[in-house]
Amino acid sequence: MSEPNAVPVSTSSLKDRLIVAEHFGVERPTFQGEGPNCGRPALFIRLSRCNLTCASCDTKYTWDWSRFDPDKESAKLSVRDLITWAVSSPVDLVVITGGEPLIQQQRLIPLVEGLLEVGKRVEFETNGTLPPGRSLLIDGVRFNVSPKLATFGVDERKSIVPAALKLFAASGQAVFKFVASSLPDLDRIAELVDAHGLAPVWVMPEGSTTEAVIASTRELADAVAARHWNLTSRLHVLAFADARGR
Ligand SMILES: Nc1nc2[nH]cc(C(=O)O)c2c(=O)[nH]1
Ligand code: SF4
Ligand SMILES: [Mg+2]
Repeated sequence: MSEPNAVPVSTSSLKDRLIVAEHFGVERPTFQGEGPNCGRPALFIRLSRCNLTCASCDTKYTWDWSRFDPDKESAKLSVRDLITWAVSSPVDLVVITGGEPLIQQQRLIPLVEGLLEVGKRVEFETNGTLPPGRSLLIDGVRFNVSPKLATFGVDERKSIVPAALKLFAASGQAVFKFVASSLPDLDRIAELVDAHGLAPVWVMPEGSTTEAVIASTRELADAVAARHWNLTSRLHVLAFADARGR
């Protein structure tokens, strides 16, 4: 890994600034709590803003300005500062989440390139509505795509974007991680998987408390196994009680 200040990519792009809600995992180490890398040490950059308004969203401070103040809930940080911050940790996995991170896709390109150049791997948590450009579909980058179901409190005419899903599915760099809370949710997931050719499928039981995660896990586990899908937990909820910044 490079020295902390040996930040590559072009100098002008380093000044690009991203609207960030929070970034964590250096001072207080944590794990990727969801999906294929569940349990692995990870750094998190949570970008502010979303293009959806899910009723069950657990990060409304990234977009719901009727309840939160955008000036208090976000700050503009430069690509250089974020790379320097990430380099200060030996953890090699950087999760870029939100909100919806791909809203800021252009300014993400130098960030992702810089993180890869200093030896990090990058994983996006995205709602799958915004197609990733070729500059982000590069080695060392993976997308955890979470299309949101109507039962999550969103209009599927907005949350299911076939053209974007097709691109993710064809990229070979995406997994499809569906939040589910009931057996009918699994039927809807199966319809979407068939209609859009989505694979591999991960199911994540909904819940922001240990009790809720355990209850939805018990409810869904047999049926997920019967469909030969993958099951993930929400480790940060179990381990850290869903505390912000963990
Ligand atoms: N530990 C931890 N893992 C996570 N995986 C996805 C997260 C998210 O909020 O997108 C998240 C999060 O907020 N914390
Ligand atoms: S897509 Fe994700 S961040 Fe955006 S409103 Fe829905 S749950 Fe929240
Ligand atoms: Mg979360």
